[in-house]
Amino acid sequence: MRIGTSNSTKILDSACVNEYKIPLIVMMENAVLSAFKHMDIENNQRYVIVSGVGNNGGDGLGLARQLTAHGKEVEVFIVGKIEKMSECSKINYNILKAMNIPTNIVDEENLEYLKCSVKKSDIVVDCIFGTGLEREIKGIFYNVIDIINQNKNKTYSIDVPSGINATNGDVLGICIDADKTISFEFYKRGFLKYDVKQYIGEVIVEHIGIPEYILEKYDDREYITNLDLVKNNIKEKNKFSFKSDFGKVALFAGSRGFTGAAYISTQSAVKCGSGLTTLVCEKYVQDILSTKLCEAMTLDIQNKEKVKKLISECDAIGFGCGMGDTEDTYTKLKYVLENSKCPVVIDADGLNCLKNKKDLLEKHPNRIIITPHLGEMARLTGYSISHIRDNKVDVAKEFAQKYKTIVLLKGYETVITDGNYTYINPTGNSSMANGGMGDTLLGIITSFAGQGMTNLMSAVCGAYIHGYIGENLSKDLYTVNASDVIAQIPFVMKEFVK
Ligand SMILES: NC(=O)C1=CN([C@@H]2O[C@H](COP(=O)(O)OP(=O)(O)OC[C@H]3O[C@@H](n4cnc5c(N)ncnc54)[C@H](O)[C@@H]3O)[C@@H](O)[C@H]2O)[C@@H](O)CC1
Ligand SMILES: Nc1ncnc2c1ncn2[C@@H]1O[C@H](COP(=O)(O)OP(=O)(O)O)[C@@H](O)[C@H]1O
Ligand SMILES: [K+]
Repeated sequence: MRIGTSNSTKILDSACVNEYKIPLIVMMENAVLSAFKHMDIENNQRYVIVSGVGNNGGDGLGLARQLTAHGKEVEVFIVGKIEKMSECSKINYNILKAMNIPTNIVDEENLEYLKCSVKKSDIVVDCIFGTGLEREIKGIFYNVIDIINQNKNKTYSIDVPSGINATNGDVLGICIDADKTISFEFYKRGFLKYDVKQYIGEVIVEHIGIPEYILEKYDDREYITNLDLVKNNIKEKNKFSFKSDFGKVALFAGSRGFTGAAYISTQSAVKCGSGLTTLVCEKYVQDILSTKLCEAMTLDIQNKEKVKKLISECDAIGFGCGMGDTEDTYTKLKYVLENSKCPVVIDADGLNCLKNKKDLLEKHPNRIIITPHLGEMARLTGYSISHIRDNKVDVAKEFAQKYKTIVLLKGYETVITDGNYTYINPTGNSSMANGGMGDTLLGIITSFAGQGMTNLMSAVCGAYIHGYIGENLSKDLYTVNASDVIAQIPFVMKEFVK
């Protein structure tokens, strides 16, 4: 699914009209018919349409006609100056007039009447503002939205709940509290903001007849990951496959008190299908884990010669889980980067130790994947956690472009970007918010990179599968732990492999 802003909608609009000669009224009618499918006409009879005077309002007027044609009781309210009505809205307005479908122009005098109609209705359809909202909502517009919110049974918003800035998710004074939002072509970027989730309800993104190649040409290269993309990237095991076809990976992880992180990241890579997996750690961690890890090998990190040989031959390396935020961790990371050529996935203390030394990332462009959570990203960038949370796509893209790395910014709707293409992960939930989950993710991504997926796709597919497993398990488990996820990896890989 594509993600877009107000501006991308405008650019697409104008390309369709000017370059491809699709009249706007045609797209509007497609939008009307697409939205109509989601009006739940089987279970509802009374509809109130509240339209503004822009094209979002025009969608509403078209819907009023379609609902009337299907035998529904429809009341139409228009808020705004008729003389300012957009061209296409005017066309739909004139059709309503010619068909004797009454419309009410909202003013201070009939607000009480609007309130009664909203109360009596089964569904209010909100078409006041869409992607064209551009300033604080005041006056009569404010009152209308307030009346709808206070008195509705259900509200369905067309394209955007009126009041939300589609680009950044800011609420401009007041906002419709939608039960469902039927959006067109793009999942609006503003919907990604956590504070906006309470207003958008269920979001449906519908097509309005714009061919795929045009969308591809004008999209912002921002997407919500879909399952087909993941399936297309999972490598088939054919009958001639050998373990070397599935990658040799090394995990640098663990320290005293954090042996679990080493175990989890290593075991995740094993279960994800890596051909050969080695945990590289301090001797005391090795002594604890070598009996617990059956399939993976272990190597004493102080055995310089063997470590050097291993990392020079590796297909991917995972670094940082439970290693401690110390100078020593930084020295080890530097050594690993300077003595290997493969992709390196860095998490946790591997990131913390880079706080004032990000030049190390700059020295190794196009081979690093970093997987910070909000706190780690705050330490790395110097931005506050709340700034990162509210601007997560921009912050991740900026960092990825500057340091030429893949950034996977963890949390609800994890962001994955190489600075050019951006994916939002739709899987996972808060049952996964517990220690060790990030270590599992690192193991999965390292394994995928070692199996030959591109760095970007390793992170995209890793996040998807990790969250998919967690979400499925959470149907039966109150808390999903890392070991629960690890056990499920091979089953889900089997389900997804093409
Ligand atoms: N290609 C597309 O994406 C299509 C989009 N359509 C619809 O068109 C919408 C965009 O239409 P528009 O660009 O006309 O914009 P809107 O309909 O969202 O609103 C613009 C109008 O509201 C006014 N306005 C903005 N902020 C205001 C405020 N705070 N207080 C009072 N008035 C305010 C503007 O001056 C303008 O008159 C989309 O959201 C969608 O619903 C469809 O009709 C057809 C195709
Ligand atoms: N509310 C949530 N919704 C979706 N995924 C979540 C949520 N909370 C945590 N996760 C996922 O769980 C993992 C936690 O990783 P991290 O914060 O690094 O934990 P740890 O360091 O304890 O292993 C991340 O992949 C994150 O995206
Ligand atoms: K709307």
